[in-house]
Amino acid sequence: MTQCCINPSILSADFVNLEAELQRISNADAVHVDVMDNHFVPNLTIGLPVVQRIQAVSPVPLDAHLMIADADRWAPGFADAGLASVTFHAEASIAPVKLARELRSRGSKAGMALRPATPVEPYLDMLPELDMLLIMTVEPGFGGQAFLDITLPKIRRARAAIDGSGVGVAIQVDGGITEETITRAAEAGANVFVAGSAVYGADDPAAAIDRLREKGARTLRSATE
Ligand SMILES: O=C(CO)[C@@H](O)[C@H](O)COP(=O)(O)O
Ligand SMILES: [Fe+2]
Repeated sequence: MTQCCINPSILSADFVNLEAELQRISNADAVHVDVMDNHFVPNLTIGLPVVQRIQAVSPVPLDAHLMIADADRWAPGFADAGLASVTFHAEASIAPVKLARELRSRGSKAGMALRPATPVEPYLDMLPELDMLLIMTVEPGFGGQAFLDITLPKIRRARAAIDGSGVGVAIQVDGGITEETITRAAEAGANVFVAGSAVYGADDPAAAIDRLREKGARTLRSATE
């Protein structure tokens, strides 16, 4: 059965107390780190020096989501920092195959993200170059937005292509994932779930992670029965 992973986004954490905030999610599969440059998206977060400090103190591996222009130039530096996984946006890369290969050669898993209106079909032949496909379920840039159901058919088509070709690519969804929407996303074929406000907005983030994992895993189990 496909593994169900819950990756909380620190975009909804208290940025003044990041080390303590990371300890609150030590039962997560990875921590999702949103890097925004105020060019590719209309928001600005953190850059490589802060990501490196997060990497040094995090109890779980890092899953970087780079919402930055000119990914071909900047993404390899995040892999060099020893991050477990680096995801760039297809819309921000001129040479996504070359970039995915560079990330892998530097020791990171290679992820590629698609905005809600970007079709998956032009990228199906490059799935073997990827460890993870991130299908954005909101427009990137901000936490706390509502899940876009229009992305479900794309998740289904990506899952069918991945299962049909036998490549071991994870499907991550990011944006508006809650205890309610996780079931729809998992039914469509996603197996890695990013949750910012649903985890850090809860009184007990670790318990919220357990509940999300339980719901996601149950749906993935029934999909393969
Ligand atoms: O990449 C992004 C937003 O661009 C996300 O990772 C959000 O941070 C997820 O937050 P919620 O929608 O779960 O609150
Ligand atoms: Fe993200």
